[in-house]
Amino acid sequence: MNDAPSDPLTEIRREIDRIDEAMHVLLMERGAVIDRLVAIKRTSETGSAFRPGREADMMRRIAARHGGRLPVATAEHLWRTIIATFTHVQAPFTLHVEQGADALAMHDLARFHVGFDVPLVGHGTPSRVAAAVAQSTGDLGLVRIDPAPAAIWWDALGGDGPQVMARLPFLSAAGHPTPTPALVLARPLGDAASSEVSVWAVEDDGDVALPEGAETLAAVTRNGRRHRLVAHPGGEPPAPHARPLGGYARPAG
Ligand SMILES: O=C(O)C(=O)C[C@]1(C(=O)O)C=C[C@@H](O)C=C1
Repeated sequence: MNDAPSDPLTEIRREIDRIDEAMHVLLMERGAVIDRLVAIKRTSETGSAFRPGREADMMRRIAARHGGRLPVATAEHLWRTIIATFTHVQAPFTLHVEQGADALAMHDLARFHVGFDVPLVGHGTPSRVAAAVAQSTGDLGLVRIDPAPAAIWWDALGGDGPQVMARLPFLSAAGHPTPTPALVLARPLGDAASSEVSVWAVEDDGDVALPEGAETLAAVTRNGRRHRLVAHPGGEPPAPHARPLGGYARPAG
Protein backbone atom coordinates (compact mmCIF):
# COMPACT_ATOMS: atom_id res chain seq x y z
CA MET A 1 0.00 0.00 0.00
CA ASN A 2 1.55 3.24 -1.16
CA ASP A 3 0.25 6.27 0.65
CA ALA A 4 0.67 9.50 -1.29
CA PRO A 5 3.09 11.86 0.48
CA SER A 6 0.32 14.39 1.02
CA ASP A 7 -2.01 11.82 2.61
CA PRO A 8 -2.98 13.32 6.03
CA LEU A 9 -2.73 9.88 7.65
CA THR A 10 0.85 9.50 6.42
CA GLU A 11 1.64 12.96 7.79
CA ILE A 12 0.22 12.11 11.19
CA ARG A 13 2.11 8.81 11.29
CA ARG A 14 5.30 10.67 10.48
CA GLU A 15 4.59 12.91 13.43
CA ILE A 16 4.03 9.88 15.67
CA ASP A 17 7.33 8.37 14.44
CA ARG A 18 9.11 11.65 15.19
CA ILE A 19 7.70 11.73 18.73
CA ASP A 20 8.48 8.03 19.33
CA GLU A 21 12.04 8.51 18.16
CA ALA A 22 12.50 11.58 20.37
CA MET A 23 11.10 9.67 23.39
CA HIS A 24 13.37 6.71 22.70
CA VAL A 25 16.43 8.93 22.29
CA LEU A 26 15.54 10.72 25.55
CA LEU A 27 15.17 7.40 27.40
CA MET A 28 18.60 6.31 26.20
CA GLU A 29 19.94 9.70 27.29
CA ARG A 30 18.32 9.11 30.70
CA GLY A 31 20.27 5.85 30.92
CA ALA A 32 23.52 7.71 30.32
CA VAL A 33 22.61 10.23 33.05
CA ILE A 34 21.94 7.31 35.44
CA ASP A 35 25.47 6.06 34.68
CA ARG A 36 26.78 9.41 35.95
CA LEU A 37 24.47 9.26 38.98
CA VAL A 38 25.78 5.77 39.89
CA ALA A 39 29.30 7.16 40.01
CA ILE A 40 28.42 9.74 42.68
CA LYS A 41 25.52 8.09 44.55
CA ARG A 42 26.51 5.81 47.36
CA THR A 43 24.26 2.78 47.15
CA SER A 44 26.81 0.53 48.84
CA GLU A 45 25.84 1.59 52.38
CA THR A 46 22.27 0.32 52.14
CA GLY A 47 22.67 -1.94 49.11
CA SER A 48 19.65 -0.23 47.60
CA ALA A 49 19.23 2.55 45.06
CA PHE A 50 15.56 2.97 46.05
CA ARG A 51 14.77 6.61 46.97
CA PRO A 52 11.08 6.67 47.92
CA GLY A 53 10.95 10.38 48.85
CA ARG A 54 12.37 11.38 45.47
CA GLU A 55 9.96 9.04 43.66
CA ALA A 56 6.98 10.59 45.45
CA ASP A 57 8.07 14.07 44.25
CA MET A 58 8.41 12.78 40.70
CA MET A 59 4.95 11.15 40.76
CA ARG A 60 3.35 14.32 42.12
CA ARG A 61 4.88 16.35 39.28
CA ILE A 62 3.61 13.86 36.69
CA ALA A 63 0.11 14.06 38.16
CA ALA A 64 0.21 17.88 38.31
CA ARG A 65 1.21 18.42 34.69
CA HIS A 66 -0.87 15.60 33.23
CA GLY A 67 -3.66 16.19 30.74
CA GLY A 68 -4.99 14.89 27.43
CA ARG A 69 -6.03 11.47 26.21
CA LEU A 70 -3.45 9.29 27.88
CA PRO A 71 -4.82 8.06 31.24
CA VAL A 72 -2.71 9.41 34.11
CA ALA A 73 -2.37 5.83 35.42
CA THR A 74 -0.65 4.89 32.14
CA ALA A 75 1.79 7.78 32.57
CA GLU A 76 2.38 6.63 36.16
CA HIS A 77 2.93 3.03 35.05
CA LEU A 78 5.39 4.08 32.33
CA TRP A 79 7.47 6.15 34.74
CA ARG A 80 7.25 3.60 37.53
CA THR A 81 8.62 1.05 35.08
CA ILE A 82 11.41 3.40 33.98
CA ILE A 83 12.36 4.35 37.54
CA ALA A 84 12.21 0.78 38.92
CA THR A 85 14.28 -0.46 35.99
CA PHE A 86 16.92 2.19 36.62
CA THR A 87 16.80 1.39 40.35
CA HIS A 88 17.51 -2.24 39.45
CA VAL A 89 20.25 -1.23 37.00
CA GLN A 90 22.01 0.63 39.83
CA ALA A 91 21.73 -2.15 42.43
CA PRO A 92 19.92 -5.40 41.49
CA PHE A 93 17.12 -6.37 43.87
CA THR A 94 14.18 -8.73 44.15
CA LEU A 95 10.65 -7.66 45.06
CA HIS A 96 9.12 -10.07 47.59
CA VAL A 97 5.35 -10.02 47.16
CA GLU A 98 2.79 -11.22 49.68
CA GLN A 99 0.37 -13.37 47.72
CA GLY A 100 -1.67 -14.95 50.49
CA ALA A 101 -5.25 -13.86 49.91
CA ASP A 102 -5.31 -11.81 46.73
CA ALA A 103 -2.41 -13.15 44.69
CA LEU A 104 -3.50 -11.83 41.30
CA ALA A 105 -4.19 -8.30 42.58
CA MET A 106 -0.82 -8.23 44.34
CA HIS A 107 0.94 -9.47 41.23
CA ASP A 108 -0.74 -6.72 39.19
CA LEU A 109 0.21 -4.12 41.78
CA ALA A 110 3.82 -5.30 41.72
CA ARG A 111 4.14 -5.35 37.94
CA PHE A 112 2.40 -1.98 37.61
CA HIS A 113 5.09 -0.46 39.83
CA VAL A 114 8.27 -2.29 38.83
CA GLY A 115 7.65 -3.46 35.28
CA PHE A 116 9.31 -6.71 34.16
CA ASP A 117 13.04 -6.21 34.75
CA VAL A 118 12.71 -6.61 38.51
CA PRO A 119 12.31 -10.26 39.58
CA LEU A 120 9.33 -11.09 41.82
CA VAL A 121 9.18 -13.80 44.46
CA GLY A 122 5.78 -14.65 45.95
CA HIS A 123 5.27 -15.48 49.65
CA GLY A 124 2.20 -16.81 51.45
CA THR A 125 2.30 -14.41 54.42
CA PRO A 126 3.48 -10.88 55.21
CA SER A 127 5.81 -12.32 57.88
CA ARG A 128 7.63 -14.31 55.18
CA VAL A 129 7.97 -11.17 53.07
CA ALA A 130 9.44 -9.28 56.04
CA ALA A 131 11.84 -12.17 56.74
CA ALA A 132 13.00 -12.27 53.12
CA VAL A 133 13.69 -8.51 53.14
CA ALA A 134 15.49 -8.83 56.49
CA GLN A 135 17.79 -11.52 55.09
CA SER A 136 18.63 -9.56 51.95
CA THR A 137 20.93 -6.65 51.29
CA GLY A 138 18.68 -4.41 49.23
CA ASP A 139 15.50 -6.32 48.42
CA LEU A 140 12.05 -4.77 48.71
CA GLY A 141 8.82 -6.26 50.05
CA LEU A 142 5.19 -5.64 49.11
CA VAL A 143 2.56 -6.46 51.71
CA ARG A 144 -1.20 -6.04 51.38
CA ILE A 145 -2.84 -3.78 53.96
CA ASP A 146 -5.18 -6.32 55.54
CA PRO A 147 -7.15 -4.68 58.37
CA ALA A 148 -7.55 -7.98 60.25
CA PRO A 149 -4.52 -10.17 59.48
CA ALA A 150 -3.85 -13.60 60.96
CA ALA A 151 -0.59 -12.54 62.64
CA ILE A 152 1.10 -9.47 64.11
CA TRP A 153 3.46 -9.48 61.16
CA TRP A 154 4.74 -5.95 61.85
CA ASP A 155 6.48 -7.29 64.99
CA ALA A 156 9.36 -8.13 62.62
CA LEU A 157 9.70 -4.48 61.48
CA GLY A 158 11.72 -1.62 62.95
CA GLY A 159 15.21 -1.07 64.30
CA ASP A 160 17.82 -2.38 61.86
CA GLY A 161 15.21 -4.67 60.30
CA PRO A 162 12.77 -3.93 57.50
CA GLN A 163 10.75 -0.75 57.70
CA VAL A 164 7.76 0.67 55.89
CA MET A 165 9.03 2.88 53.07
CA ALA A 166 6.07 3.58 50.80
CA ARG A 167 2.34 3.12 50.49
CA LEU A 168 0.72 2.07 47.24
CA PRO A 169 -1.08 2.94 45.11
CA PHE A 170 0.41 6.42 45.32
CA LEU A 171 -1.77 8.21 42.77
CA SER A 172 -4.75 6.66 44.44
CA ALA A 173 -7.68 8.44 42.79
CA ALA A 174 -10.79 6.39 42.08
CA GLY A 175 -10.40 4.10 39.09
CA HIS A 176 -6.76 3.24 39.71
CA PRO A 177 -6.03 0.04 37.75
CA THR A 178 -4.27 -1.61 40.72
CA PRO A 179 -6.18 -0.28 43.73
CA THR A 180 -5.16 -2.92 46.30
CA PRO A 181 -3.69 -0.99 49.26
CA ALA A 182 -0.20 -2.15 50.17
CA LEU A 183 2.99 -1.18 51.98
CA VAL A 184 6.50 -1.34 50.56
CA LEU A 185 9.14 -2.68 52.96
CA ALA A 186 12.89 -2.15 52.80
CA ARG A 187 15.87 -2.24 55.11
CA PRO A 188 16.61 1.26 56.55
CA LEU A 189 17.42 3.80 53.82
CA GLY A 190 18.56 6.75 55.94
CA ASP A 191 17.39 10.14 54.74
CA ALA A 192 16.12 8.69 51.43
CA ALA A 193 12.99 7.65 53.32
CA SER A 194 9.95 9.90 53.56
CA SER A 195 8.33 10.51 56.92
CA GLU A 196 5.35 12.63 55.87
CA VAL A 197 3.30 9.85 57.42
CA SER A 198 5.01 7.80 60.12
CA VAL A 199 4.09 4.19 60.88
CA TRP A 200 3.97 2.74 64.38
CA ALA A 201 3.27 -0.41 66.37
CA VAL A 202 0.81 0.42 69.14
CA GLU A 203 0.01 -2.13 71.85
CA ASP A 204 -2.63 -1.62 74.53
CA ASP A 205 -5.47 -3.27 76.45
CA GLY A 206 -8.05 -1.82 74.09
CA ASP A 207 -8.16 1.40 76.10
CA VAL A 208 -5.92 3.82 74.17
CA ALA A 209 -7.65 6.21 71.75
CA LEU A 210 -5.61 7.39 68.78
CA PRO A 211 -5.29 11.09 67.95
CA GLU A 212 -7.32 12.59 65.11
CA GLY A 213 -5.74 11.87 61.75
CA ALA A 214 -4.15 8.59 62.87
CA GLU A 215 -5.21 5.58 60.79
CA THR A 216 -5.31 2.00 61.99
CA LEU A 217 -3.96 -0.02 59.08
CA ALA A 218 -4.26 -3.39 60.82
CA ALA A 219 -5.27 -4.72 64.23
CA VAL A 220 -4.91 -8.07 65.97
CA THR A 221 -6.04 -8.95 69.50
CA ARG A 222 -4.05 -11.65 71.33
CA ASN A 223 -4.57 -12.67 74.96
CA GLY A 224 -6.53 -9.51 75.68
CA ARG A 225 -3.83 -7.25 74.21
CA ARG A 226 -4.63 -5.19 71.14
CA HIS A 227 -1.82 -4.80 68.60
CA ARG A 228 -2.26 -2.10 65.99
CA LEU A 229 -0.29 -0.98 62.98
CA VAL A 230 -0.91 2.74 62.90
CA ALA A 231 -0.13 5.45 60.34
CA HIS A 232 0.19 8.96 61.73
CA PRO A 233 0.74 12.15 59.69
CA GLY A 234 3.98 13.77 60.88
CA GLY A 235 6.65 12.22 63.04
CA GLU A 236 4.97 12.18 66.44
CA PRO A 237 4.08 8.85 68.06
CA PRO A 238 0.29 8.37 68.09
CA ALA A 239 0.34 6.77 71.56
CA PRO A 240 2.72 6.36 74.52
CA HIS A 241 5.32 3.60 73.96
CA ALA A 242 4.50 3.36 70.26
CA ARG A 243 7.34 1.68 68.34
CA PRO A 244 8.51 3.39 65.10
CA LEU A 245 8.29 1.20 61.99
CA GLY A 246 9.15 3.64 59.18
CA GLY A 247 7.07 6.02 57.14
CA TYR A 248 5.88 6.98 53.70
CA ALA A 249 5.04 9.92 51.46
CA ARG A 250 1.39 10.86 51.71
CA PRO A 251 -0.36 9.32 48.68
CA ALA A 252 -1.64 11.89 46.19
CA GLY A 253 -5.35 11.53 45.50
O1 LIG B 1 17.43 9.95 42.00
C1 LIG B 1 18.01 8.91 42.28
O2 LIG B 1 18.66 8.76 43.33
C2 LIG B 1 17.96 7.76 41.35
O3 LIG B 1 18.49 6.73 41.67
C3 LIG B 1 17.22 7.87 40.06
C4 LIG B 1 15.85 7.25 40.10
C5 LIG B 1 15.26 7.48 38.67
O4 LIG B 1 15.38 6.61 37.84
O5 LIG B 1 14.77 8.61 38.45
C6 LIG B 1 15.94 5.80 40.39
C7 LIG B 1 15.72 5.29 41.66
C8 LIG B 1 15.22 6.10 42.78
O6 LIG B 1 14.25 5.44 43.53
C9 LIG B 1 14.77 7.43 42.36
C10 LIG B 1 15.01 7.92 41.11
